Amino acid sequence: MDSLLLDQVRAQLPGTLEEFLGRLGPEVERKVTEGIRDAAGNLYRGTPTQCGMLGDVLVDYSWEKLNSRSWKEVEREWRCVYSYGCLFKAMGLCSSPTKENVKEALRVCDMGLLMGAEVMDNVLGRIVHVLQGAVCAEQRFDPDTLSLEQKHHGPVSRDPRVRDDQSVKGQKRMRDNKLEDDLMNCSSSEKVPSLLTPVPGVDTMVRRLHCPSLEHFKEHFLIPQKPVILEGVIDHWPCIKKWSLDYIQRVAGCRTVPVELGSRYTDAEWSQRLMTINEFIDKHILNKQSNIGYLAQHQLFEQIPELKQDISIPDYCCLGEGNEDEITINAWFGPAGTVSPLHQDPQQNFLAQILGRKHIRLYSVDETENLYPFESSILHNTSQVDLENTDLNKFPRFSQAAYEECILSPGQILFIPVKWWHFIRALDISFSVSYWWS
Ligand SMILES: O=C(O)CCC(=O)C(=O)O
Ligand SMILES: [Fe+2]
Repeated sequence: MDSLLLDQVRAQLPGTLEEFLGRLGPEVERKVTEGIRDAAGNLYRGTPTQCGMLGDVLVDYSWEKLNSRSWKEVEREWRCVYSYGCLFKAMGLCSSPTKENVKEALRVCDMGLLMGAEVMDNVLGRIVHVLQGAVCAEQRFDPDTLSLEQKHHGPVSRDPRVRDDQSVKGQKRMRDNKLEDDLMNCSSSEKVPSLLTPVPGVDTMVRRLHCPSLEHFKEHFLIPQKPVILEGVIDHWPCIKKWSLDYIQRVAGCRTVPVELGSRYTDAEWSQRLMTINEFIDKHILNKQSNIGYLAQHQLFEQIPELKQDISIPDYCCLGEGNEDEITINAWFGPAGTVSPLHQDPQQNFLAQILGRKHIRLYSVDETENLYPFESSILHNTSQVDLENTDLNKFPRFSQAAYEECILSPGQILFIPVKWWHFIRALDISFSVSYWWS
């Protein structure tokens, strides 16, 4: 790593200390504001090591605040402090730009992007872009890269499944070793001739259409709220041809992302961890022995704009009342066997399948009574029924619930109407992109 890199990183900051300080918000405790000023002063006076040390203190201090209450109660100011701390810490690391330090600086900036709030017009995003060029270029997908020691980090306390006060998704993950057995016990096992590729019956199959017009989609599916698979709509998206494990590693392998580990929610071991995409692919996609890990419901395309260029927003979203920038785009990337238990979401959804196939079961919102949602407010959008191990003694009405199902394949988009219940199991290594829109 050379001083050119440091210059490129420095170029992302304002030219003078006065300009830098001009952007600070003074809402937090005085000693914290002073810490930020001090760190900035050191940065601009040419003592970046001290800047880095103060950054460390700010990160630790604000991390406590971020973790001291539920995520939605954390004030934005503390998330800003965390971002500033990450910025200063990264600048300290970049001042002695060894390979390890630059990798660590990239991780620190990603932590700021994931857990902090945007500061200085996304300065962390710009710095990451510079660092990523240097780090990812060296980490092409090969066996040596995969065994690189990557720093492991503790559980993420932020709950990324919380969307708003009303919408907490209590999805939990099912363990690998139970999957085959459980599918055997599935209430509809007679409809599942092959464990790996369930075949939906003709009477329950989700309809498929090739590039319907906006009017047709609106009249026949959006207004009556009926699911449908749209084909031929995303064939031209670059991701369809470009995305492979190799490509994802090349573009994003060194980036830190949240990964769900485990298991069903009755399992106390279900957790989330932060790790690089390289580590995720190594441990959870290529190494079949390990626990199921799922890069689930993560706004990856906000974090990694390079990948956003490979996707688009389905035209049909314009039929909604909201603006395009209100659409939530999530990535769902994982091995075969990831399970999203039966749940509902508060918005319309286009689930675009890019890599691999998924088995999806859908129940209309009218079936809610028969699906036994949890009573707790936190899990009210999740069914108590385990679709792969149905207990009809406990949930007798479940057998009456009508459903539709499909195997969603690459290049297809599934329209899931608002609040329609969905259960999803990946049959292959899979990458889906969901669009929640209104
Ligand atoms: O693909 C999955 O595992 C879950 C997707 C989902 O629940 C959604 O897009 O709302
Ligand atoms: Fe969902």
